[in-house]
Amino acid sequence: MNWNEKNILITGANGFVGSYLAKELLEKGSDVYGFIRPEDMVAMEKNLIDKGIKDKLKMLEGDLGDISSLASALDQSQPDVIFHLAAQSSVEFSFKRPLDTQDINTIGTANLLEAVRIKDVDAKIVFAGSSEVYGMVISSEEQYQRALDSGKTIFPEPEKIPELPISESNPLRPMSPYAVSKVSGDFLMQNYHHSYGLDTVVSRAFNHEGAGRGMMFVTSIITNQIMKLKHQETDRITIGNLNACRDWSHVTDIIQGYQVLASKGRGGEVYNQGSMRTNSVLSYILLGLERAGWDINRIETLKGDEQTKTINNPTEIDDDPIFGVKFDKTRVDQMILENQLEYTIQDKGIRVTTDQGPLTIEFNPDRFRPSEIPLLLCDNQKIQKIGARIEYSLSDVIQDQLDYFNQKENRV
Ligand SMILES: C[C@H]1O[C@H](OP(=O)(O)OP(=O)(O)OC[C@H]2O[C@@H](n3cnc4c(=O)[nH]c(N)nc43)[C@H](O)[C@@H]2O)[C@@H](O)[C@@H](O)C1=O
Repeated sequence: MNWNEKNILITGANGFVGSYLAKELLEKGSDVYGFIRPEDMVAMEKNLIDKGIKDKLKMLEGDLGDISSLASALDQSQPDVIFHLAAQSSVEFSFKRPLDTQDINTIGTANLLEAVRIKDVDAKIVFAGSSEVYGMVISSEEQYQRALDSGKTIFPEPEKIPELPISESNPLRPMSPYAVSKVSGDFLMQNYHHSYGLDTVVSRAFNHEGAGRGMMFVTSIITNQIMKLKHQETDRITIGNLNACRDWSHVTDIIQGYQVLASKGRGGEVYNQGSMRTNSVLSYILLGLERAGWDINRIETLKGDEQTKTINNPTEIDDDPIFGVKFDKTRVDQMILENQLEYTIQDKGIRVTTDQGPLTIEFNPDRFRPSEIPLLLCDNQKIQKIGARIEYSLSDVIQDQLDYFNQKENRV
């Protein structure tokens, strides 16, 4: 698509992803309108200031809960493309505020679609869905049995094990109020295509990170603390569940994918967006420490008894295929993925032996979730076929966040 002089409406243009996308489209010559909640105008303007687009973006005040403000935004922007990114995007927060999450994400998405339908706006609509919709993905017979033994329902039943990498036809087993809200948005988009002919496309993006990522997400929590350690502003890293494995991309790759979907995504279809890698939260910490200058020799659990888990050279990398996919993973990733290693709250934390002495990673029980997706690994072949690419390695993603928090004014 030639973006020059196109009218683009981005809901949540002042958010982490929205501001990256807005900047890029402004550079390509689009007229970019941002649909922004009045209360977020000041609270989130740092994203726009950091990217130098505060005065270039055309701000439209409104609320997804107020359909008349959406209708008015459509009148003013006359969009060729709508990127619907605005959302309550924290899984953790959604457990505390499930109704607000449904209001903003489910009802808000329904309001946008209704406004487009009633106003008969002829725009391509790209929706920020989420890999969270896949939820409980079965990675091994052992994990399946453990889930059953712990009383979890697994519906639909797996047709094959492992269900990895995750393609668009994987079963949806959402595990949080946030995930349910994204299933709703995803199906609303599909339904407005089938029922009313709207040109909707769903992106199911896996985790995407980078400089400016919100402080409630784990990669910012980690890299902020690493830089505080580096600058002697703290003496430990505090964290929740670090067994979780996520498919982490750089936000820049994902916003390229959004543009590919706007140009070439088929109406009514869903497309995964991810890197086809999966790495643990623990690896994110250890690789981050290494990039920040520590050489890591060994890790062991803080609880020092006969159950102490000791792993030498935990960041040693291999790229042997796992689940039929070849990607870089650390020794601890390998062990977690093969069910040979799991940290529990009882372990209390991890002592990291480095060339510069010991470091402490402490578990905070309050950061563990009521239910947790153990593993996400994207099959991105469908979107790659229409031209999307992953350019950034995991190390690039981590480095970008470390550079951001190396600046004192960004540390929290
Ligand atoms: C694709 C999906 O991606 C994101 O959802 P998320 O995966 O929940 O992201 P997160 O960074 O909050 O957690 C990642 C993992 O990290 C674990 N974890 C450990 N310790 C802490 C901790 O202290 N804080 C947090 N937040 N997580 C922690 C946590 O338990 C989880 O396993 C959103 O963009 C969402 O909008 C979206 O669509």
